[in-house]
Amino acid sequence: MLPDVPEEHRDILRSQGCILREIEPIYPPENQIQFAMAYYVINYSKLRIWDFEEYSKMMYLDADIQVFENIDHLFDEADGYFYAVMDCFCEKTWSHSPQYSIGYCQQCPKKVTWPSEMGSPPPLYFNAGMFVFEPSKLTYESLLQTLQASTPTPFAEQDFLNMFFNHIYKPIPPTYNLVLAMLWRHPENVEFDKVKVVHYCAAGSKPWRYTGKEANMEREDIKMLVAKWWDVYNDESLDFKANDDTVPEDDTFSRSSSIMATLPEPSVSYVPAPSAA
Ligand SMILES: O=c1ccn([C@@H]2O[C@H](COP(=O)(O)OP(=O)(O)O)[C@@H](O)[C@H]2O)c(=O)[nH]1
Ligand SMILES: OC[C@H]1O[C@H](O[C@@H]2[C@@H](O)[C@H](O)[C@@H](O)[C@H](O)[C@@H]2O)[C@H](O)[C@@H](O)[C@H]1O
Ligand SMILES: [Mn+2]
Repeated sequence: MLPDVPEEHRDILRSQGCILREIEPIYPPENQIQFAMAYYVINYSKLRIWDFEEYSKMMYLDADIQVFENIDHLFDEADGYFYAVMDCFCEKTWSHSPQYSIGYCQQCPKKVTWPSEMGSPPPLYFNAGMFVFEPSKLTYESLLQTLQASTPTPFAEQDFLNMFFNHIYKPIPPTYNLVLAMLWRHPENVEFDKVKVVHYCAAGSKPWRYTGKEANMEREDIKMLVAKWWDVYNDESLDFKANDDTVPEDDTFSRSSSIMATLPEPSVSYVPAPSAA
């Protein structure tokens, strides 16, 4: 978590068995870019997770993602790839993009074919709200160095990660990260009953501030998914129970902390940004 997460929130996370790790923000190089959402500038901080070398393989989940069924089997997929679900380009948040301007979406590449005069179609593009990856100091350093030499783009770290991992990206089905807009943009690509992971990223869909007023938010399936999120949140039977053999890992490194202390943090420029939490 970023430094702005309040202590009372950290206590709730710890009480639910979370192992907390505070990270410093990462900002892109100075730029004039208009991010699709102003607060996306803080999302480059996501790159810190490649530094968690005490784990050999991890699954990253946005805080607005809810896992409703076990997905541990994804850890058994072949090593050396970047697994994530393909995104959709049809929402207004993509209005800056050439895809949106011609009505092209990778979810239905035959509906509006990519015109040859615009070169080759964009490579498969993932939503960066959920992915399976392998932490590595080498990759971490390369990510940060490459970032400082890159020009930021509207979808911030999501665009950056797509560029960086394009050569090892492996699409997995939308059941593992249902980007809600898929329900009204590409229902034919969604097996609703098989959905295991829901990503509340559509405008107005964050369950903790849901009003039902924004476009598509009055849909029955959206209302059901928001209610499902609250059911899990309020279900005390799902609360973490620390039994006596649960060794509470401390918040800081358990191993090699002395080594970590000597390794200098890569120098990254910090510019304070508004918290969007
Ligand atoms: O101030 C912030 C804003 C975002 N995030 C993290 O960045 C993720 C991406 O932001 P968000 O989910 O709002 O983007 P969206 O998927 O809605 O585009 C969030 O889920 C959080 O995990 C954070 O830690 N602090
Ligand atoms: O910083 C860029 C963010 O880009 C992505 O969100 C977008 C994307 O899903 C669009 O396709 C939707 O239209 C839009 O609503 C949604 O906000 C990731 O979910 C998030 O983790 C983060 O990487
Ligand atoms: Mn999200």
